[in-house]
Amino acid sequence: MNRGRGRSTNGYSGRGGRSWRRGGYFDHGRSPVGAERHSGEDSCYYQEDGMSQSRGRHLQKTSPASGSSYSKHDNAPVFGYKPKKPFPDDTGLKWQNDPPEASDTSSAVLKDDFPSLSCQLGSEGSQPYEGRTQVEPLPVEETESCASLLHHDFSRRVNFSCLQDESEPSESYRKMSPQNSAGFGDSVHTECQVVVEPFDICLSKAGTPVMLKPSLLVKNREKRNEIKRSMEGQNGIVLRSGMVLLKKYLSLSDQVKIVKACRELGFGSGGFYQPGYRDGAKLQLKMMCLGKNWDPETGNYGDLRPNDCAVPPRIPHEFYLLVEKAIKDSHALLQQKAIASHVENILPWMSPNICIVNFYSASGRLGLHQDRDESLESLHKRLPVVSFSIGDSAEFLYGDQRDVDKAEKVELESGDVLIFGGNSRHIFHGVTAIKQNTAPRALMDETNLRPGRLNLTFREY
Ligand SMILES: O=C(O)CCC(=O)C(=O)O
Ligand SMILES: [Fe+2]
Repeated sequence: MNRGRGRSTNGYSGRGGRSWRRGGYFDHGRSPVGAERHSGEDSCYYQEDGMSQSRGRHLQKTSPASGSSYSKHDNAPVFGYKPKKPFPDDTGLKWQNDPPEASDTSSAVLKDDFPSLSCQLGSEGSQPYEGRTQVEPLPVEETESCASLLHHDFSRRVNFSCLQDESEPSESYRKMSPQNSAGFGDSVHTECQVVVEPFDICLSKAGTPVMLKPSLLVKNREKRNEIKRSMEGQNGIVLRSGMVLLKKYLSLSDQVKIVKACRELGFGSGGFYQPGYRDGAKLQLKMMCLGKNWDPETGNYGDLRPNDCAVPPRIPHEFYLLVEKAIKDSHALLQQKAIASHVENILPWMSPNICIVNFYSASGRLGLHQDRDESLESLHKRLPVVSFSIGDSAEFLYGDQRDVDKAEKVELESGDVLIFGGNSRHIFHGVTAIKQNTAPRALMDETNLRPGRLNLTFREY
């Protein structure tokens, strides 16, 4: 794997074959901003007084971003949804339509929504990865050529936040016997060494029955909001070419269902874990992969999580439908704005087989990075990433270069769907802050979601 540098002293030149890992945001008792880990090194960077600094190494300053000439923050109604093509339903999971109000009870179980899901409490989890990783910027022009893509190391991806949140359960690492059952001795040893305590994205309220379906209160509120939305028109914004933000797009009851599904899946085998480094530093988020596992250590996608051999849970079918609807409505928005007659040239169609679910605590962060560990074909076609935000709002940065000073900023609120594909597929993006106590009250009441933010990014490998 090429781990050359190709980085200028004052920033990230983004040229040459190179990859370096990026760790994230460490809690050193000061405002955490960024951290980076080089491949094969243990240098974590954090920012202090506005400078991105290596831990005991060199100072970093990012190179200037080239400005974007795309129109921003244009509001326009999004037309209604008509299914275009079916997404694969290989999960067997069902997300039932809401039952009639009369039968709506708070004691209904989530399994009614996802009959084939079963909570696997206490399932043995994973060992920490050495952190989500990040490659040096790959200029867009380079990504256009498959031949050049082949020369890049796509195994490095993101810059994740490192910080331990005391309120969250920590992984307990248990060494297992290095010998396998066949008795080959020390020369053969299992990779599945660590047990992770399950992480519940929802706080349990003592004595309160967990409400597993949206309550009447939420449904009524939802109805009012839907009427309001249909009167106002939905709020879709073209942030730049290939980048669409659908504001408050997910209904409250869909948000509730997503939280509950993620809770259920995240608590079982292959569920949430806190990626970390072997030196003990932890990333400041919990992560779970659906469909395929993304290994932050290598940047590879696979069918198993290598540390604990857990099979990633499948993507619930209802998630596909929501992604499909969001792309469809984004196309309608682009069409309506007469941005293109062939909207799929601007924002290609995508059928996800990967979903990376992040849970950010209040101090969670995610450094500027590109998503580029998907297949060469997917990247070459610039198939979009579709991102759902639920819970507390996030300050989201995006731009053409890894430079926080030059990046555009947008707030992602609960229910927002952000799509970036086409010319924006390779944008740098990240989360600089989670805004506390900004999640919709009804969502919190209904789900008891921990303070923080749930983010789901769908991709097609
Ligand atoms: O949390 C977000 O909004 C972005 C997540 C992201 O960029 C990623 O998971 O790669
Ligand atoms: Fe990303």
